[in-house]
Amino acid sequence: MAPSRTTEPDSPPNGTESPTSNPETSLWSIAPIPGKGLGLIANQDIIPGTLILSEAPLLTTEGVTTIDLEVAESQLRKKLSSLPPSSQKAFMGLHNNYPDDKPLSGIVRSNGYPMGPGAEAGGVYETISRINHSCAPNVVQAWNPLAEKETVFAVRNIPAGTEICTAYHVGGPSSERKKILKMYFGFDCTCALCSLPEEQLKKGDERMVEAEELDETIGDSKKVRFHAAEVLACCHQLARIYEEEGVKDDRLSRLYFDCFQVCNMHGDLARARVFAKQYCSAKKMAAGEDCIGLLEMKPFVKNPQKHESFGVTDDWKTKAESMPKGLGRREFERWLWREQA
Ligand SMILES: C[S@@+](CC[C@H](N)C(=O)[O-])C[C@H]1O[C@@H](n2cnc3c(N)ncnc32)[C@H](O)[C@@H]1O
Repeated sequence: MAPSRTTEPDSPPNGTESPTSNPETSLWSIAPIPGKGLGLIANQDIIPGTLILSEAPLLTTEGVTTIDLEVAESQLRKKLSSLPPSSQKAFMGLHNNYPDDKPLSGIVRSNGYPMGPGAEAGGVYETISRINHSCAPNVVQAWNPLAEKETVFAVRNIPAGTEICTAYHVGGPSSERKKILKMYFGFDCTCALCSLPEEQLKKGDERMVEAEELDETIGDSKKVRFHAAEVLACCHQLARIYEEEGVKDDRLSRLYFDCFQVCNMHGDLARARVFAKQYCSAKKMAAGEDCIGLLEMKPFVKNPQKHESFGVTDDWKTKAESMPKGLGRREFERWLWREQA
């Protein structure tokens, strides 16, 4: 579906955030993307962990009713009128899948924030709202409450000339993802993953369904307490799926956090420390060094036993500093996932 746009911005901005603190570095440009309206294109090769941009919202949907679109429209109009004219213009220039309906809630809905019962508040951004969706995204978005900005970090290598894509919705098989994207965001997903040949799409879908089942087992507190070896094996399988599918968003850091908790709960401080470190690396890549998750977890890399999950049993007891040294990658993995234990 070729999306319709209401207004074109006068001059699309270029990326100026730089991980090397060089304010002249221009990482991206806004350009037309066939079949998707506008989007962001990398101006140069970008490596994982690079801050692509961070931005305060033009307008948030906080305090805007999600139940009655009529009321929402007048609340949005009031919010918009309190903004400086340049921000009003930027907002009105954003993509709108519902131009004939209520224009302001149409823009909000088209730019990622469902309006309906149970919908969460969010923000609409001048530049971030130009990033198109991919089910295999090369960036991850996160809200940084300390900076009061939304951040966008690269999580894959992005060669110059490639489109920068985020995920509006993550996980599940393609049919489910398509349904959600259509229902909440109003478009038919044409991303590279959804456009794969049927056989490959089916394989990926099966892996995503398996991932959801594994995630459920890992979240079962009784199993974590009484069948920890089974849970860690599920974590290992989920880590393999995430590696194969290139999953680098919050699901990956959450998996490492779960691994940390399982090991810590059973007194295995050596592995808990490794998983705490892996959690921090995943968070750093996707949300930066100053994200809350990383700041909160850092102390537990040094002292995993200070975390509340520590020591429910001593079934797997190890000392934090007893991680084996000098192992090759394969042997280290075998140790980490307790394959010979
Ligand atoms: C947040 S806006 C992204 C920027 C937008 N393309 C523009 O021109 O401003 C979301 C809209 O972009 C389009 N879009 C984003 N990702 C897409 C995709 N993977 N396939 C098709 N259309 C997409 C849809 O119309 C969607 O409602």
